[in-house]
Amino acid sequence: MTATHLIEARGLARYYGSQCAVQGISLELHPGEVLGLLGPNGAGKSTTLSMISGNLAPSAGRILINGIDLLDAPRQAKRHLGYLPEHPPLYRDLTVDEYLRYAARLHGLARSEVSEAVELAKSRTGLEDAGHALINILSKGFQQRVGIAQAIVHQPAVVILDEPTVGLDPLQIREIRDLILELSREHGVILSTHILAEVQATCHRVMIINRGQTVYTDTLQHLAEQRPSTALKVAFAHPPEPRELCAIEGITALHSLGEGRFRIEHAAGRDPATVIAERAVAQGWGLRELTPERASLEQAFLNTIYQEHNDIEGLPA
Ligand SMILES: Nc1ncnc2c1ncn2[C@@H]1O[C@H](COP(=O)(O)OP(=O)(O)OP(=O)(O)O)[C@@H](O)[C@H]1O
Repeated sequence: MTATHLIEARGLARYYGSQCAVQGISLELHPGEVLGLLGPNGAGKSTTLSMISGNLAPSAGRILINGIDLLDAPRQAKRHLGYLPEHPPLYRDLTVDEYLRYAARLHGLARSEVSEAVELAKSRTGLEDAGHALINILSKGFQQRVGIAQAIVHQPAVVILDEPTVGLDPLQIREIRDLILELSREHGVILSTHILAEVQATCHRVMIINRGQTVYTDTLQHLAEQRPSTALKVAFAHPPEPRELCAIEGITALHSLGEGRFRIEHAAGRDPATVIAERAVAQGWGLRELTPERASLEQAFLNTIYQEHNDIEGLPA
């Protein structure tokens, strides 16, 4: 464990009976960072977050929270953790104040510390005027704020949020996303989502999980850059016959865009750009443009999931 890691998890696995839900997952969280766990439904996000938050025992692996081993010393380690599960455990018949006071005590705060901690958690989550309201009558967005307030009431180093914006309307989603960014000033944050835009809006780094395994960890920007292009845009002043282009090795499809412009698709790893440039010079086609087409971020994400879907065998679908 180094001082720069709020969370360090290595080789996490979890079986439900004989079914492997998560295998070989390792991750790190640094101070001030929002890490997004991104993946389709059933990928293993909730299972991973439940293990990291100390609510589900891993079948294998090790988790350090702020340097403390979660399995060896769960009480000490959990003091550094706040957790908002996918289905927040809100007591709907309590008022916001009653519930947060209860949560503060559960998190181990002394009676004398509770009032100040609750006021601070409310002010950080925009609940200053909602203390006397019954949780039951609050909007879903405000109930989610209460869920986040209970996760930060003891000022943990790490806040873990499982699908924090599910079921919210667009305005509520924006408010919760702003709140997450605000939280990252004082806490390391891990959140899970199946929505790419959520990661774009809130996360510094992403870990993509599919079928229980990590398929990518880095920034989203790198994801788009790393995916090699399989299409080119070309333009000629004196365009050749399409069949002359189609005859070039590696080209799999040709779309005419008019006025001497074409979109050319090619097999992965068989970029025909050099040959096209050489032919253009030799045949006098008057090459005006030859650029690789970048995959969109969404396409890069889908390619990542799809490629791994074909590659990984023996894990749950
Ligand atoms: N209590 C359980 N018993 C048996 N299988 C489970 C249990 N919880 C999860 N699973 C299975 O483990 C796999 C991972 O589920 P998990 O809920 O972690 O995924 P997820 O990425 O969070 O998905 P979602 O976004 O739908 O919640 C799935 O195949 C799921 O059916």
